[in-house]
Amino acid sequence: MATTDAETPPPAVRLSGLTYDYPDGRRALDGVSLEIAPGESTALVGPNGAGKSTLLLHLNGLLPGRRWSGRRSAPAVWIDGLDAAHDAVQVRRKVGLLFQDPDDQLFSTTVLEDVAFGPLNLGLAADEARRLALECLERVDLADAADRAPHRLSFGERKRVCLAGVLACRPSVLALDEPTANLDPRGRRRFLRLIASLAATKVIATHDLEMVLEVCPRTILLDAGRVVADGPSRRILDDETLLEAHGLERPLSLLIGRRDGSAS
Ligand SMILES: Nc1ncnc2c1ncn2[C@@H]1O[C@H](COP(=O)(O)OP(=O)(O)OP(=O)(O)O)[C@@H](O)[C@H]1O
Repeated sequence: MATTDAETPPPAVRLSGLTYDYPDGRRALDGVSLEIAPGESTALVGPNGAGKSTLLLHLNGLLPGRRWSGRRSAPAVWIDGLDAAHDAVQVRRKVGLLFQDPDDQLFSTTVLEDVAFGPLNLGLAADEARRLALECLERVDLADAADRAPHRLSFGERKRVCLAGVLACRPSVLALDEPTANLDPRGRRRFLRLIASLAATKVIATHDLEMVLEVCPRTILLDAGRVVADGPSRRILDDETLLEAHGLERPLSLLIGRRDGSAS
């Protein structure tokens, strides 16, 4: 169900008044509206509990969000013009979600099986799924781990296996939850290079504000489930008053004036 005409491509992501309460009644998102253009790289930042992960879970329909329209709920999430509630299967195919914790994502006996699971599930033949899985493992420098058990890999390796699994489904939107958390400096750099090289639309929830300056021209600041700022990363991350008001600190490179403003 497209929401715009054929000449104007719809936003890759559109949220309209998205509100979500967890079953225990805790409100995690409170009237979030935003649009992200195809190919854009956008950071979601904010203090712990701001609603970043909850927002990412909505992008591929893992949680049922809503928008109030009188007494009835109405669509609130669209991906490439598709209503995430109505066209859930298609939307899940479009959005690759990288979980914060790789152990929430990995479940197969071998790395190759894990990465091939998505393509197989999408209906690819076994040979083709295997070929694609190996290709994606090569992209994350883990082709030689194909036959290993995921739970025997290091955290950083498991995270890369998860990314390979996401890429193997060829998503048009990548929703990445804390992609650089708990990685060592070399692993972090490697992950950053890889993320920067991907053409998909990226929505990245993170506390790594240096990464935001490198990879995301745009930043959305969430607090208590609401969007409190949305604009060029360099401007938002250099605004000490704004950041302090929401429990964040200016990234070191801006504090010491080392950043040339590449993600401005
Ligand atoms: N499964 C859950 N059940 C109940 N409440 C939850 C659940 N998951 C998250 N919450 C609550 O929803 C709110 C938003 O949480 P969320 O994990 O989306 O925040 P976040 O911005 O990703 O935080 P962090 O930076 O710590 O990862 C918080 O108040 C949190 O306690």
